[in-house]
Amino acid sequence: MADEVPSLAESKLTALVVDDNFVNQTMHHKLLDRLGIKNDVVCNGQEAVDVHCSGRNYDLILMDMEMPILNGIQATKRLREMGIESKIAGVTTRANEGDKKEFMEAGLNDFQEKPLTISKLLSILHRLDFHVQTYTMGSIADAANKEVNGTASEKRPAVIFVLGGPGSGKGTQCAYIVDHFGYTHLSAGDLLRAEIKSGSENGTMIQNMIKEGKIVPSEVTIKLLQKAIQENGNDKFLIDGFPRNEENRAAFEKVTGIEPKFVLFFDCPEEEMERRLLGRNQGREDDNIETIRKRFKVFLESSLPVIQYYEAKGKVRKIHAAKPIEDVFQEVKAVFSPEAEKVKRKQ
Ligand SMILES: Nc1ncnc2c1ncn2[C@@H]1O[C@H](COP(=O)(O)OP(=O)(O)O)[C@@H](O)[C@H]1O
Ligand SMILES: O=c1ccn([C@@H]2O[C@H](COP(=O)(O)OP(=O)(O)O)[C@@H](O)[C@H]2O)c(=O)[nH]1
Repeated sequence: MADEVPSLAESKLTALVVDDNFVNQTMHHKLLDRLGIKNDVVCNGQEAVDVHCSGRNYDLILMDMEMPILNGIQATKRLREMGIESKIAGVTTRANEGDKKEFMEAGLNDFQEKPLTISKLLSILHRLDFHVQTYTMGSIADAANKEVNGTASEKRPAVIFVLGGPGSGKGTQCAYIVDHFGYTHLSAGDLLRAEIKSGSENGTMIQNMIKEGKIVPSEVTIKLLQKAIQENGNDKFLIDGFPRNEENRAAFEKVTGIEPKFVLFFDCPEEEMERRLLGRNQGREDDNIETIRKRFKVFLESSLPVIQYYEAKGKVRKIHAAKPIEDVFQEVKAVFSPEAEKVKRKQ
């Protein structure tokens, strides 16, 4: 399945950097390079128009606003008048609301404040629906490692991934496992929601993705998980709701060097999960029928392949989750008893 996901490093995505500042030109060029996106650089809006007049076309244009000769707003308007359909992201410093509005109305698809970072660039790509949940492991892993103080590879705890569709009962059962077996529960969703509340620079992006039931870029989630692991004295963790796609999985293993001991998979029919989510009553913005359906689709298309990957390695412990909570836990308990683990390993 991993091979079916297009690699950004091998993708045909192209980009144009339009900026008059040499430092920004270099930085934007390098960030795109790190994601395997071929890119050209021009120094102002007029050059951006000229390069299109010469017949070149790009999937993405990163457009500065204040530039000599033709500024970003004028250049964006001109490109749209020329029928250029590339996705254009305005990347500016301290734009006031008026400028931002004018820039957007000129024909932008997205807007991002400088300085551009790898996280911000990944967010732009996600919002513009470029499929970047892919295999740029080197770059994403490097970025994540560089941006975290110390890596989880300094600490190699035992990790169990807890997976299953939305509402399958992952969080509920994790609480029981914590009580009985001394694990620390790390819910990727809870960490992301806490990040939104903290007012971090990624907050709005995370919030929008959760509202849409989309998967937040690996780099962001992995950083939060690494930090939580590092800050905790325990050496065994339940990671709940992660990895949600193949890219999450491969990036986590690469960045942390941790392979899960096993994967606890809560198997539950959609109708039951839907019923539970609609009755969850935790005030979650994504527990509405429209987003729930999107989350189910993402689960089937992106998360099940992760379970299949671990299944092939004999690491999946499947739990029949459409039963009362206590009954589900009986099955879970059996998985955690050392004897059950020995039997599994011998099979
Ligand atoms: N076995 C079960 N039977 C009925 N309701 C359940 C069961 N397990 C969990 N729930 C309820 O379903 C909702 C979703 O469970 P939760 O553990 O939050 O799921 P997940 O973490 O997989 O999204 C919660 O309101 C929870 O109380
Ligand atoms: O590793 C993760 C975990 C969660 N999410 C986002 O958080 C939402 C809620 O996830 P959570 O695990 O909290 O709840 P579930 O959907 O499993 O009920 C998902 O739909 C995703 O948008 C994500 O992007 N990456």
